[in-house]
Amino acid sequence: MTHVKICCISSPEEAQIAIKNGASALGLVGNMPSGPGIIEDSLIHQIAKTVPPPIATFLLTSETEASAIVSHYQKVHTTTIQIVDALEGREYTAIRNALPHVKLVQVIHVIDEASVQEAIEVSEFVDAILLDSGNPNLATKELGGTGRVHNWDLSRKIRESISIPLFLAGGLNKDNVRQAIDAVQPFGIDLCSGVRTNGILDERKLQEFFEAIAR
Ligand SMILES: O=C(O)c1ccccc1N[C@@H]1O[C@H](COP(=O)(O)O)[C@@H](O)[C@H]1O
Repeated sequence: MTHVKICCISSPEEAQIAIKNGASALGLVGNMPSGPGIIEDSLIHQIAKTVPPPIATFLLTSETEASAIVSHYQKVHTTTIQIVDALEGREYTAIRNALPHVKLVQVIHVIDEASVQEAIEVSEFVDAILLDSGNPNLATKELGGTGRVHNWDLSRKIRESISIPLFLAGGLNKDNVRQAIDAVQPFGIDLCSGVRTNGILDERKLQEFFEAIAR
């Protein structure tokens, strides 16, 4: 079974719609340099409180220092932290020591072969890797929510090279998700724009997406 994380959740109502349709995790996007799914930390906290176990809530943070990530988490209290940029000094241990009960997911933006090595190295420190299609090297960083797919051959290579769960994100929708699962065979998939219309979670698109996975 492929787990599904629905990202860019922006209200308790969207959270309930995603859960009702089969999501096992929800993404809540904190402050970012760019992207369509950003909400206030107070709203992230409010939504996270409404989500029952075993559904996971992911705080997406663009902070790059361990202490800032811990501070961000303390405003929202999700089950999981998704770090969407590179962590300075790879100080995962500092986050673990401060927040031993919180799962850590590191995003790797799949750009070229160097992304494979980065994923292998970082996988020693976190609970899961999430592959996305951003570009942290731009003047205004893109750290996700791009609606673009990336090179799934590299994603497959990463999945085969690490021994922790891998989520695949980046431009997934009902028309390409089956091909993506077959190509990469991830633990889970993650999407934002593919199930939205004018920025609002679209239940029909969500249903079609889950039907496409079940095929
Ligand atoms: O959605 C955003 O605003 C966002 C901003 C910065 C980092 C991550 C963001 N969202 C994540 O991006 C993936 C892929 O989005 P898409 O399906 O390509 O639109 C999404 O699942 C979120 O985890």
